[in-house]
Amino acid sequence: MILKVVKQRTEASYEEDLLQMILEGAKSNNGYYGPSTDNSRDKFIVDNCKSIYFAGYETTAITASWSLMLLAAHPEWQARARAEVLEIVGDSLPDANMLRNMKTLTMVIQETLRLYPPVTFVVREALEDITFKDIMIPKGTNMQIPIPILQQHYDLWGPDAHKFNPERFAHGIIGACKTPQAYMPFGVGSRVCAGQHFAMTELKVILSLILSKFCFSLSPAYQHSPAFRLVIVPEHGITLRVRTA
Ligand code: HEM
Repeated sequence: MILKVVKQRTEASYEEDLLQMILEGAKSNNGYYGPSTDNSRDKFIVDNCKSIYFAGYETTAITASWSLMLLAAHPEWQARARAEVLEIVGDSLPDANMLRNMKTLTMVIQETLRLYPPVTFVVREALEDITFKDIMIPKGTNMQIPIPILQQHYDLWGPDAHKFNPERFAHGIIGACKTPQAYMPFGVGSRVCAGQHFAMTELKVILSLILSKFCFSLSPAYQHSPAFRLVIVPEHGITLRVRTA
């Protein structure tokens, strides 16, 4: 399917988008998959499209779901976020400038990603022997960095570490946490999430559109049960009662 779209693209059009960047990358992929042939080029394109699909779909979708659950459970924050959206967007559709100005909604999403980071671990392999503080880490060791534990540690976040309190992000990540590196829903360093700004934009668009049109509360049928799968999911789904705003 991917290659069918690629064929249409190369024959008929040129767009300034992510697929075009991958196609350009495939031209200069320096034989990463062996000698540069049509096959290695196709493999480069298909593998990159799959990575982006797998990295970008479920993570963002589940964050939108947890955000809605938290806004439903905290009507005061739902009202604050809706008031902000209506003030900024009015009757039009949100544009890039408007999204940038949605401070309350950004705080709500940041707090959602702190409490329910979809990716639970980032993994690194020691490529050589390393001494980290007093710990000797031999070459070849795989290290799993547990994001939810870092993001809800009392010593770093204070006594309300487990509570939903978007206000903590009022002065950004630096204001929210004694060690800002401990906030890492998108990872850190050279392999940080390639789609983090796109994901934040998608989330602001989805949530602002829903907030501007609907009020919602948790259904009595909702059973809170976050489950560690590939991403952190609501085991029994999220059921909301929705009415027009
Ligand atoms: C809320 C949504 C998302 C979350 C929480 C998230 C989280 C992460 C995390 C934790 C990593 C690993 C970083 C590391 O190892 O240090 C990662 C990598 C990555 N993400 Fe995301 N992600 C999200 C959305 C997206 C989207 C929308 C895309 C693309 C459209 C995307 C593309 C990628 C790619 C390509 C990588 C690999 C980067 C590399 O290895 O150089 N992600 N993401």
